[in-house]
Amino acid sequence: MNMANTILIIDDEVKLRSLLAKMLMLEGFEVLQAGDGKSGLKKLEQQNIDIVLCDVKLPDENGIELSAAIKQKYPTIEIILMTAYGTIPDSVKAIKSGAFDYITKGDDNLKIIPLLHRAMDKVKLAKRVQQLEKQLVHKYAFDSIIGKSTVIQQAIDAAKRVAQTDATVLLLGETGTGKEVFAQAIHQASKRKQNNFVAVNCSAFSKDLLENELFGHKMGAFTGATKDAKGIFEEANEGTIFLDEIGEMPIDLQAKLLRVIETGEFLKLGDTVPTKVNVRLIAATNRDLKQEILNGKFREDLYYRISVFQIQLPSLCERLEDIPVIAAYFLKHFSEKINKKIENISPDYIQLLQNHTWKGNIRELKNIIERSVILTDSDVLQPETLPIDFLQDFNRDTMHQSGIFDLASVEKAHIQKVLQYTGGNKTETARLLNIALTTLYRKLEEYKISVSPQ
Ligand SMILES: Nc1ncnc2c1ncn2[C@@H]1O[C@H](COP(=O)(O)OP(=O)(O)OP(=O)(O)O)[C@@H](O)[C@H]1O
Repeated sequence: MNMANTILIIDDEVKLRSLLAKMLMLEGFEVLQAGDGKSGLKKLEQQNIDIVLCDVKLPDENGIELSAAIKQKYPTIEIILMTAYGTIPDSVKAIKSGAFDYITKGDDNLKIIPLLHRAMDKVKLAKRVQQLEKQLVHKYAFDSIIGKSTVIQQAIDAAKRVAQTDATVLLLGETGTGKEVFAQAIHQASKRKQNNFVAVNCSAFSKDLLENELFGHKMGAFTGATKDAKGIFEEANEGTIFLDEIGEMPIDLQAKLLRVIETGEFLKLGDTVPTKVNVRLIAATNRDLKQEILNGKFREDLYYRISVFQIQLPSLCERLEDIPVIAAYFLKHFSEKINKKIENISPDYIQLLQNHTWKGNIRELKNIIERSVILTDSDVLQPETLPIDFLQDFNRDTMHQSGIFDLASVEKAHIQKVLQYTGGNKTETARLLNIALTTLYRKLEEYKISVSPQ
């Protein structure tokens, strides 16, 4: 049975219930029926129901209380209550109980169909939001952080532990090592996950703009401030704020940041009354903050406040063993995205990735795989789809592996070439090489060159 658009009618008046059921079926809905609250709840457990049409007066309980209970257990279900007398107090209570709407029994037959369609639209929207939220949670969960190496696993383990707390976290690592990915995962695994995660890159703004971005302003605070504006700290209230490149924050703004961390309060530009927030802070940097303190660019007190729990993210070069699985992950991602069936990566290709110096870390690797996927026409990623600098490495490596640079191999190859030219005639070969015949014999022995008898 197609369970889309399913309505459950809970009413003890059999005649009215079946009449209503018939009408709704004609309209294309699937209809289930129950005579009291208890059997209604049972149906809800057994079936996928979108909307409940419920009488206010049921033999075993009050429909208003029942709808509150249903809404709590099944938040995406919409409920329409049916009042027999259309009494105002009942209808007010109905809406307060979380019902979508109410109708007066018998009087509102014309209203009911459009009302059900509207409720159904709301149900569909809620289901879609639920589905997207699930996808988002998965995208940003720790599971999405690829890598089995000890170094990355240690970082994941530390991040999972600190996620449960409200502690400030400092993520350290080169560009593209996944600092923002970690910050998102910590937020998703924390008790703040229902609230906002807001990220800001401190290097992307001038001092004044950054202050405005972080703390917002009051109307009239500066020319062009035509209305009050919230800053990121307010947007992230009850949630998490991620300050990327914190080492780039101008020093006088650092004092203001320290104050929010310590007191939860800040002053908006142009305001005299402090704003209070409850925000968890995750900061990141690829700079050596201790050195920045010595250079007078970073406040020592702020450093000690934010560096209580540090997590060092490994560079890609420190975890070469993870490259095959990360590459496979991005291959799947990009080939699905552009609808190509590329399922494998050649061992040479992997070897080249592992030989490369990854200054841009995972971000660079991701871009390289995307490029290769675009350029590949077969079902295997091959070295020739890599940028030229990788291939130069490749040629150098293959030449190196084949020993092409060592003098002995060149001599051996040359003797073989002349032997081939003379058809295996050793005397002639020695003459052409300008060496004694005995020397040639010694070299043939040394290089294990066999000459087929003529
Ligand atoms: N472990 C991982 N698994 C899968 N993808 C990852 C992982 N780490 C990072 N990425 C991807 O790599 C890219 C860079 O990650 P991210 O922006 O988190 O790095 P970052 O360290 O914050 O960089 P920057 O310092 O430049 O801001 C993103 O596209 C992200 O999705």
